[in-house]
Amino acid sequence: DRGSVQNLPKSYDVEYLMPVSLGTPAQQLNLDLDTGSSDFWVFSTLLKESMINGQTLYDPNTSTTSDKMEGYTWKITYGDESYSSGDVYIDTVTIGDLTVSTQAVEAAKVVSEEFTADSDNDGLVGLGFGIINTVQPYKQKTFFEKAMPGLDSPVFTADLKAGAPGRYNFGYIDDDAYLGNITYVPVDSSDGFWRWVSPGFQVGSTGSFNSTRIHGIADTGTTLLLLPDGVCEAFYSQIASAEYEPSQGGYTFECDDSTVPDFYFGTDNGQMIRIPGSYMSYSKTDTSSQRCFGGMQSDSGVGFTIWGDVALKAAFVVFDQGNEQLGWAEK
Ligand SMILES: O=C(NNC1=NCCC1)c1ccc(Br)cc1
Repeated sequence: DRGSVQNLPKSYDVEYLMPVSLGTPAQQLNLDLDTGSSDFWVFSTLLKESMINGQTLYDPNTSTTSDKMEGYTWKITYGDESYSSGDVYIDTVTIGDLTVSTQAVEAAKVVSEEFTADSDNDGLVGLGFGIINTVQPYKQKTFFEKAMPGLDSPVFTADLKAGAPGRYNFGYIDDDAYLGNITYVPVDSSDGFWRWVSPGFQVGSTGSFNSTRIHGIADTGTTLLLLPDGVCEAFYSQIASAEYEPSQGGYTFECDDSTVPDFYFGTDNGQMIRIPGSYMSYSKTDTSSQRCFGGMQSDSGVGFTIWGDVALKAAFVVFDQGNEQLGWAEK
């Protein structure tokens, strides 16, 4: 079996949403595929009015195929301090013509203000490893773990694009979606994340390669690229107008600064992925000034590097759960 679904970036590529069908008759919601977490949760009719702001709600009571998991609850907090919690139902879920008939659907009763404010986002499909699913008393499998046994190949792929629709594929690799070869690197899933080691980086096409092992996770649910301080300094030192602005919470530079270099990160045996300098202008810091918040920021508060959307949209990425490895290709 296999599946394929288009993903759509929100403004500034802050997140990517995909249509998902839940229940019978089908209720279509727009969800955020997040490889940095492992809960499948949705805005639901169980929420208080004050927490809803235009989102589409999953109503388990009108689905003829939903079953409430009595006594089961969930509560999750994300790296950006956003959170949600609620009850659990079993129901049928279809993503891109791939159906899981008994998915644990976590129906939200409480969501934090960040989720309430994001009116286009109806919930998350966590595609990290099930070990970090938050459902109590017994953790639940992710959508991919439920689908995996029936798939042609135990992989899903992420093709995120800058300011354009991309695609998530399940169960197969589309050889027309990338250039050259896919380079695979081993993944350590013991903390539930797609964690891997990059051998180093290079700033600009004429820069030298810096051999320094960078431990990090591939996280479609995080917008930016969060790297060690030394890497950020090496990058921003090449941008004439760049400075670290604590008041803005990170590195900024003049949006029209023509000296913004490309950034390359190593995957394995000499392969590098090139992130165009244009991906590093994340957003205007405020209406008046012409300064932009950098797409690369420090990972100092987090503990390890996060290869978020700014990096992932430069590559074709294979999340190979069957072999616990990540595949990287240019596109
Ligand atoms: O929460 C994380 N990723 N997903 C999402 N962020 C915001 C909403 C969804 C996350 C995961 C691991 C580390 Br380390 C830091 C952050």
